[in-house]
Amino acid sequence: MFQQPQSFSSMKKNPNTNNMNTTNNMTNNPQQINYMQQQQQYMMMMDPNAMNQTVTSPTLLQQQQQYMNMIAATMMNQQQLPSNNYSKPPNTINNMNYQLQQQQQPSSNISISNLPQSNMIGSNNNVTTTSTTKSVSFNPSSTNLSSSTASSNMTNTHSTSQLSAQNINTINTKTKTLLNNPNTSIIGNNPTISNNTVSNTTANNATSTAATSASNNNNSLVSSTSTNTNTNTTTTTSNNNTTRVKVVVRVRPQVSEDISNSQIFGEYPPCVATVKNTVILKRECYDDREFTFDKVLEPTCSQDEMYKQVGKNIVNDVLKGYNGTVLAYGQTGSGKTFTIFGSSTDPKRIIKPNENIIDKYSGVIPRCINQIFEHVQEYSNNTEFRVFVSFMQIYMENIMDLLDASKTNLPIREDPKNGVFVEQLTQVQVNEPYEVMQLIKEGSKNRQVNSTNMNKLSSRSHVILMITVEQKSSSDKSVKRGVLHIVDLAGSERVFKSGSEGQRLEEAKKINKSLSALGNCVAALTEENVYHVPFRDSKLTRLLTDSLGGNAKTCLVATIGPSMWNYDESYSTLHFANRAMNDPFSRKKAWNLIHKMKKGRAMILTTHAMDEADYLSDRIAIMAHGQLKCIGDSLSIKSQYGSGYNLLVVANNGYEKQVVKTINQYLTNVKIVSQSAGNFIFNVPKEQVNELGQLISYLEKLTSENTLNNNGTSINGNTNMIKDWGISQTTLEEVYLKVTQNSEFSYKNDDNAISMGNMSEIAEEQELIEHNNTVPNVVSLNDVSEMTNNAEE
Ligand SMILES: Nc1ncnc2c1ncn2[C@@H]1O[C@H](COP(=O)(O)OP(=O)(O)OP(=O)(O)O)[C@@H](O)[C@H]1O
Repeated sequence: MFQQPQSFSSMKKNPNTNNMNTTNNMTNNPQQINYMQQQQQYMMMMDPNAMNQTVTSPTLLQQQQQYMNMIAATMMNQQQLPSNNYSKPPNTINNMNYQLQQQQQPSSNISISNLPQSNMIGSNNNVTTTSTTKSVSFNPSSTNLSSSTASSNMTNTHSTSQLSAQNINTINTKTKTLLNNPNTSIIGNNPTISNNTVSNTTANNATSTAATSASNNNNSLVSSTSTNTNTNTTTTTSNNNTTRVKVVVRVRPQVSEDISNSQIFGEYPPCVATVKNTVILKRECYDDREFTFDKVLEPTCSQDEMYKQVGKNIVNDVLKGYNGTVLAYGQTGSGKTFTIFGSSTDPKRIIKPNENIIDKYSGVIPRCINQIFEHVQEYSNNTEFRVFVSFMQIYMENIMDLLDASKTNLPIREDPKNGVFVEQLTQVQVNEPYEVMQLIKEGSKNRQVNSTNMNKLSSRSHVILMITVEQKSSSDKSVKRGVLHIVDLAGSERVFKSGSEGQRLEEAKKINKSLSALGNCVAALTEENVYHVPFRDSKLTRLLTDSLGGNAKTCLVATIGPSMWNYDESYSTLHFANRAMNDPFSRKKAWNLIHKMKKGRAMILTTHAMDEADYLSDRIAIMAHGQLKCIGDSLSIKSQYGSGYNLLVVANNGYEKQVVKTINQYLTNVKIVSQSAGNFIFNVPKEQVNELGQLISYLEKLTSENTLNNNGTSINGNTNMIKDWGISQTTLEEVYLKVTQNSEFSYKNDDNAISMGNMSEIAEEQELIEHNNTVPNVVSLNDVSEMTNNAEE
């Protein structure tokens, strides 16, 4: 039997519950039991130091587990659970994923031993196929709860281009009322109101988090839970047009390098198995790691079959006037170039005019070209076609024209008609496949290729082939224009393994930076409601702005090698691809399931994603450097630590400066948090919120006086300064970053949010509370640890 801890009796009264006294004998006190049954405690713990440390850092694991046990102990105290449960390991998100998948997708819990049809890759199959371990935390289609880590850009907040001007209705003036409510968010001219904003980002370096909940049957509290659920509705403009990137993984067969590496480094059996669309990475003493994708191509997959999965539909879309992109991502030597170019573009091969450019080794590029010209031939009777080709590389963040090597360091520009484009880039009009292949052959000679340890012909640049297809109908003279980008990305290598130093090291850094920017953009695009995609973070993503988002069709082919030697790289490639799979609908489904599950029970959840924390938790605890930093409900910690409001303004082309000037006239202290293609996010500090009203009225007036055309101009012909605007409260990411960056916090007397910085004030308050003998709705770390000690006794 555990004792009522002294500090527990001194906790503050929960204002939402009936007044009741506590006694020392907690377990037998019906009032206390009643209170505990009513009490909702959702906590979230985050410890940036614990990232990926579950295997490598027992100390951190212990610390984390200690905290989890403390919080679990609190919850169990409250729920009258037997004390022996305290020693349970924390209910990590992996466990949660496991439970979810048990319920949602039992078939995805694959262990090799259960699946006789699973294929281990390679001939030297030393990996035991009777592994008892099973990892279920990587199934992207079910939860993505544990895999959405470490988006390195916290301003992934909105694809403002999706704030569609055509949906703009005349605004009704709710602004002032809304602004009086500190929890209000308004987006666009057709504001949706919510008490909470679900952000769309994952936190920078967010690591392990835990949310605990103790739902109950009390009506008032249940309704508060459901309110919380309902009001977490997203307040951003829904990006209905965004279709997720299609993700295909291709496992190449073993090649001579695998065998020679095995000879040098010892026995390296294959570590990759495939089961339908799931890839399983296996390594002795490690859990199997499973990833499910839209399509997994086995080593035996032919180029023709690969193209059907990767390129064919995208080219069909390009021929309908959409933009399309095919990207090959993977470690050096994993088969990107083979997939994109195939062996037909081998410089030694001589292609003659009118010759069929396709053979069984041809990759995506020749097959795309072939498909386009077949279409041209088929429809040339009633359509006038023009096909243009450009070929470029991005090396060390410089764009170079591969069709004219004298053109280096080309700038990227943007104009309203053509969108984003590379200035001065050579564009050649082509009339038959042979011409394109010749251009590619010549251009490839200029490609930056250097030898690294991992691949004798390692490509150190991103190479982009751009094919523009223009079609003019003879009957109605309508014009369609689709642009296809085919990208052979530079190898995502690990520096020490590839022997990089000096210039090679600099290359590797630039490559990794741009690949990480690409990952962030692709991940941001998977969000259901996208505020901002960080296209500007690299030349590559900037260039692909119009080809990744919006209506563009994109396929990412992630290539991996089968050998154990490549285990880490394969894992990181699959992880990258997994981020692109982040399916918002599955995620929402998982969240709803958790909401259902948490009714009537206490739950501790860990997650890396702040939007998830915000959505699922009623009580959030933030940890940094092994210490609990603050605890409270989402809104109160946002108001205490948040940075106010974010004002989003989409400027019409050419009016950017005027927009910034105007905003500054109304609000002197605003800072531009992010700026991209005319989309500005201004941070309005808390102190200036009262002054927002006037500006909002002005913005309302600007956008409501005249009905706007699709491009943001008013119907009377005057160009409006802004296309759209919106405002949202600070996000949990911002809070998290602020709280974890500063270790010193001042404690504020807030019922729902306390920091752990000033324990004396807490103690004072506790004395006061003790005097009142009431029950708090927040607990301090001391309380928790004391409870744990008492419980252990
Ligand atoms: N599916 C495949 N079938 C047969 N051979 C393959 C396959 N994929 C790759 N290879 C072979 O593996 C080797 C490395 O492939 P490739 O050059 O395409 O790698 P890469 O990822 O483009 O490397 P880098 O980034 O360094 O350019 C080549 O010899 C290639 O022919």
